[in-house]
Amino acid sequence: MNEYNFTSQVRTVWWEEATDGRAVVHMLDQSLLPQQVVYLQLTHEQQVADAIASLKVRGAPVIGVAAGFGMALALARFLEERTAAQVETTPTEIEAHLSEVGQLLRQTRPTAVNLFWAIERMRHCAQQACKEDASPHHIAAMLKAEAHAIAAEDVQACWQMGLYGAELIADGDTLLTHCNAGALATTGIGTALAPIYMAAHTGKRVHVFVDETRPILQGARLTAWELQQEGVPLTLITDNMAGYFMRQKSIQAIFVGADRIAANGDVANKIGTYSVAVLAHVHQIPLYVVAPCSTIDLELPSGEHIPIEQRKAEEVTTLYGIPIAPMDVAVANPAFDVTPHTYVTAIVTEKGIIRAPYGETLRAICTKN
Ligand SMILES: CSC[C@@H](O)[C@@H](O)C(=O)COP(=O)(O)O
Repeated sequence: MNEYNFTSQVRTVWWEEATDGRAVVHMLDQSLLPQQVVYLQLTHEQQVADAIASLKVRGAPVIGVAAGFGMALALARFLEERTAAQVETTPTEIEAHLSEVGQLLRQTRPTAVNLFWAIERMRHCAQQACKEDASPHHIAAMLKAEAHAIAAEDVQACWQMGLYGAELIADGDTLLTHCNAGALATTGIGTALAPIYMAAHTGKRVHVFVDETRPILQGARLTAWELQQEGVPLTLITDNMAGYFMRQKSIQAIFVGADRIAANGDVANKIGTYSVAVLAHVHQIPLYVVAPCSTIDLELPSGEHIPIEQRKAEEVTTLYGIPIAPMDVAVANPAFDVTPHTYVTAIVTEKGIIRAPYGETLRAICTKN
């Protein structure tokens, strides 16, 4: 599909049948990076749900892909158990099972809309197959194909976002990114990092400032790691240094991803993105949000309706399990914030670059599957 030589060969989530034919979802455990590169082999949907909730797999697009494979795995496993027990399975039972699995996966993380989008897409696929009177094993095969399609479309979308977004990068630019919106957050070359990779590999000299991204350091652990693997020059900074470098005129543009974009262009992304956006606005630095259409939630009129995940206090009070704050201190830990569309210079999707006013264009080009 593309000639881009992605040297690091990052693989986040994929499906592979074991030698005995059993379905297995393979997953890179991102919670251990960069110290350890460990791949998990998941054989139960509960393991997929736990992996999403505990950020072993994280980043909006790949959460959607993991949910798709999780649903396909759940049906394959269910049918295996039924066959072993010599019990026939009806389409109604399949739909009921997938509805339960959908509920399980929905409860993992509330903000990234790709999760809900993928679950609905998988359920819709099963409903269609059930209506057509397909056999249980045929329905399972269709679900597996649908999960693969979600992953393949993500690869393609990343590539397109890379092509479009690279137009916004000039030779010699120094860019800033927050959190990890790279290959690790997708099954392709990333969202916010895709234009950077594309620009670098077409000969533009780029340098990336990477916010460490407290509390759990997706920038320091993941973005720095994958940029280094790809040979893209970077400087790691703490989050509170971003303003200093913007004021020094060291940064020409900011590229971030998104977990959910409301119909008016308001963007939910990793906590701290809003602060970066306000600073960028003050310093007149363009802020580009790079996200596939599966991240756009046309049902929400504005960002204030986006559910914000609140995570546990230990993420703030400890670092790698070591306490850094007084015992029993009160803590707030919202995992995402919302950047108003007025601070967003453009939204780069796989269908093109969108500029304000966002509402109509987003609706026109991002009709859901
Ligand atoms: C292409 S990923 C875009 C976003 O999902 C990313 O910027 C982000 O906020 C990820 O948060 P995380 O909590 O690590 O899942």
